[in-house]
Amino acid sequence: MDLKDKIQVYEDFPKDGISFKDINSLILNPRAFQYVIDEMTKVAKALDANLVAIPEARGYIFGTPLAYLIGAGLVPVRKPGKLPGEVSSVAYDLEYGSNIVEIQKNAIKPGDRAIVVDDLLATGGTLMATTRLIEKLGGEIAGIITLIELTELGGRDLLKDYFVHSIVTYPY
Ligand SMILES: O=P(O)(O)OC[C@H]1O[C@H](OP(=O)(O)OP(=O)(O)O)[C@H](O)[C@@H]1O
Ligand SMILES: Nc1ncnc2[nH]cnc12
Repeated sequence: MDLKDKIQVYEDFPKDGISFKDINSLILNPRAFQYVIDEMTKVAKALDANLVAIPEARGYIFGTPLAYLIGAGLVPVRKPGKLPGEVSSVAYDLEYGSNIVEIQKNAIKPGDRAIVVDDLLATGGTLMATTRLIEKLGGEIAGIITLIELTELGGRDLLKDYFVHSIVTYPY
């Protein structure tokens, strides 16, 4: 299936110079959405994970059906101030800004194996911050799965210690 055909690209959004890959046009198409989840599931099944970690907000879209299909628990990774109880936080930079991600401390136990699922790997800042949160709490990273990878932005190099699988690539 030609997925690029389904991903609408907006130039100069949300800032000048950013070529924004919009997954909303893809998930509107039921066959394309099913195809992506099926492809992610094939890869995820080999990773022997008991958890799927999902960065807010677009990671939720792909990580939730994937967790259901492989029989894993879900760990939301949220923007600051959204999670109750004790949380662990990491600040990070992403392609068009900077942010903080948080995870509930009781979400991860030593020995847990998590797959991190997101829509897009650009600089890798978001995914790296997520892996740090999980590892800080004693979890292991089973792998990282994204729909889109922007290959010239260096995310794969930053995440070189991990298995990283993406389905569609663009240079930037
Ligand atoms: O590899 P990076 O440079 O870190 O960029 C990738 C991240 O940027 C986007 O999230 P964003 O923070 O815009 O949040 P959203 O999902 O809430 O739109 C995207 O969904 C990835 O999580
Ligand atoms: N170029 C891009 N398109 C869509 N989401 C992004 N997140 C970070 N960079 C992005």
